[in-house]
Amino acid sequence: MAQTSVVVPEVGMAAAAATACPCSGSLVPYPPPRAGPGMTVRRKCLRAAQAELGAGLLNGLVESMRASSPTHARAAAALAAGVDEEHAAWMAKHPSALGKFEEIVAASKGKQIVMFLDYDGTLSPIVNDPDAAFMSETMRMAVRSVAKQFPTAIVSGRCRDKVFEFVKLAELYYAGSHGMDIKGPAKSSSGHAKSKAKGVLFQPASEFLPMIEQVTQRLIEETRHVRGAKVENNKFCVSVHFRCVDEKSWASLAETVKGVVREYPKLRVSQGRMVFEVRPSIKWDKGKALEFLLESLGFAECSNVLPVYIGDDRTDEDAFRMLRQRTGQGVGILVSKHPKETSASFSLQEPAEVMEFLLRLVEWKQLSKARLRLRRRAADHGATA
Ligand SMILES: O=P(O)(O)OC[C@H]1O[C@H](O[C@H]2O[C@H](CO)[C@@H](O)[C@H](O)[C@H]2O)[C@H](O)[C@@H](O)[C@@H]1O
Repeated sequence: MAQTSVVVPEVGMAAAAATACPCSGSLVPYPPPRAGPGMTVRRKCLRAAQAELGAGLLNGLVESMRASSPTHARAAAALAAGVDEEHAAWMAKHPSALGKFEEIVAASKGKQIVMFLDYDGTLSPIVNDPDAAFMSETMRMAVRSVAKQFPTAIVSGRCRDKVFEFVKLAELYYAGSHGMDIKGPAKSSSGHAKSKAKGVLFQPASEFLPMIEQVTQRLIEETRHVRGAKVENNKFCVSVHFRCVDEKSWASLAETVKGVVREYPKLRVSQGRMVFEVRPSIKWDKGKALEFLLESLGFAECSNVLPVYIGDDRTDEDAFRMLRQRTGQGVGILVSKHPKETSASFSLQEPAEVMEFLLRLVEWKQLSKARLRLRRRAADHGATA
């Protein structure tokens, strides 16, 4: 799956701008001027790029935006159109992690499970207002219980502080801004967290902070007129939401976002669920964050660890791919009701199933520990009898 590739047709936009604009070539250097005549030039630049973007390209772009987060209505229409065969074939390739639970835990024999959890769409349901994506208290309890048994990290596109405000569990690792802001737990619950990586803080994109501030302001200015568009500053990256934007305005919104980002050659755009993600073009993503956290926990290149990553979004594919590279040493679980191209091995339908999976893991671990204690006691008894 071309998950990390830029979904918005990049070449067409760049080519259009390069031929038509006075600021073509190197585009607008960083830092770009924030007001004055430069702004008019950029707007002209944007309009010229828009004018040259072909209709075919626009259709492809809107299709990709539509596919980024299928609605219930679309899913129902797909079912009615008889694509359940496709769904069955997809499920055969990516079976339910609940159905394959025994297989998954069997793979962890002799290994330390490390849990990686995405936030939006995985622990919390997808809602229209990003500021209202609360997780339920029962989900919080499930995550807390998991963290008592296994080192656990939240890996999110959100700013780390914001995702912490939603999750509110100090015993977890947090990797915000798509893994570009990693922090170890403030308090430890599992023995592992106590000894390893507690004080870790890693921010590979810190030099981009002023640029992200600027691009956020530019995006707010340029999208102000688009009803329903929302710009969210996620510290080391920015999200431009179009979930509440009329579909008719999607193409022009995409062009606007691309136009602004073109002024910052060190940034790139990718697409998540009804959202454009603007972020530094550094070689760092959720997959690298996963690797970094494993290393911090003392599991670099280890065969005695089983990372389990659960996520629903395109950016989670970087982590799924990373797990695939660690042959036989990871479990990628995609949260989706609909067939999607993915590098994950298993699937869960929705956050409710994620919670069930987490609780089963906790139960299984507690049982295994109890069995081990019994066996040890029996062995001790045998030795003294
Ligand atoms: O990596 P994640 O934790 O999944 O974060 C990815 C983005 O999630 C949020 O947006 C998504 O959820 C919103 C609330 O349900 C929804 O309104 C939006 O359409 C989704 O794209 C978050 O707001 C973004 O900043 C994250 O980058």
